[in-house]
Amino acid sequence: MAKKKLGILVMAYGTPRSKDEVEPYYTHIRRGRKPSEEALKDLMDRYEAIGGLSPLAVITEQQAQGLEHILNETLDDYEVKAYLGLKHISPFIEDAVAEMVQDGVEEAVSLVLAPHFSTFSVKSYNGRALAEAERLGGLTIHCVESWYKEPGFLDYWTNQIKETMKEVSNPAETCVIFSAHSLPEKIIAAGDPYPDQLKETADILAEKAGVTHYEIGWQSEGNTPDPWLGPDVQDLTRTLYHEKGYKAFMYCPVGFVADHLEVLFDNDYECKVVTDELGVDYFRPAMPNDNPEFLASLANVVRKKLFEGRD
Ligand SMILES: CC1=C(CCC(=O)O)c2cc3nc(cc4[nH]c(cc5[nH]c(cc1n2)c(C)c5CCC(=O)O)c(CCC(=O)O)c4C)C(CCC(=O)O)=C3C
Ligand SMILES: [Fe+2]
Repeated sequence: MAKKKLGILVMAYGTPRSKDEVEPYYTHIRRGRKPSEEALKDLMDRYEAIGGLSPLAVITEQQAQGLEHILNETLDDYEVKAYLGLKHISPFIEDAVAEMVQDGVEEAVSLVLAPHFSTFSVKSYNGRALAEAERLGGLTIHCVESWYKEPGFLDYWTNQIKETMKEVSNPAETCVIFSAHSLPEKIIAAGDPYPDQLKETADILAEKAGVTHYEIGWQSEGNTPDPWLGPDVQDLTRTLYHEKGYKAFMYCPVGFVADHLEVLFDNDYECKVVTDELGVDYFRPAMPNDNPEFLASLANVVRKKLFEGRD
């Protein structure tokens, strides 16, 4: 019997692939409003500081390909194909859905490459995918909403933290800061589970990795007038240093899954400026990227979603 086609809609934020793409990308993030020359230059400078452009485009591609490969090896009844759908640059989420329909895919699982659910991120990604699928017809998408509790994902970070702790001279005076992308504070009033999911992730990882001192922080907040979730990781570092006298900080940006601007600049540059100023050590475990165990855990998430509610 012919194998049934299964589409994996792998969704991610997206990043410019050339300098020329920075402006349209930023304009899309700003919902069609062009950034000021100053704001554009600021973003260009940040990309410059991490080596010109972000490695994210390549990593996202590797994650999608790796996931497709693992699923093809483990799902005997399906011919699996990954379709990359990006939030702010082509191929957009809608392009990926259209391609699936064109390829005759009738069933798909969607997965956002971010572990925690928020209305700003996962809900909007899945909403766009479902709306396009409905518009075109003939395609059912099973949407994964969050996957931060997937054991392989937690094991990935547990191992990284344990390994990185070996480089720390005094673990008893080290604080681990777990973080995710900040979001406007108003999401809390709307009942968004995002902050609780980050806290739960931190509690589980601290317990599994045997970490005594840990805190939760928010990073990379946007430049808008409304208040954003805090404390910001930089401010938090200063406060903790003054109150507790830690000698080292280990940053675990567990809300992200790849090396990109938010990690390479906001952690490795901006947080490092603070730890240098305070005269304490900076550590940041490696991001999941295309780590095989991490990708295998994403494949588990997809399989569970696919077989949910079936025998
Ligand atoms: C929740 C969330 C995630 C994690 C979940 C997910 O992955 O979806 C995420 C990831 C990312 N965000 C990224 C890049 C940017 N995000 C911006 C701005 C914003 N992000 C927001 C939210 C998120 N962002 C929000 C509410 C804004 C304000 C815009 C507005 O509503 O007005 C801006 C504008 C300038 C600036 O603020 O820096 C840039 C350049 C990159 C790619 C980095 C690279 O290229 O390597 C990645 C992975
Ligand atoms: Fe962002």
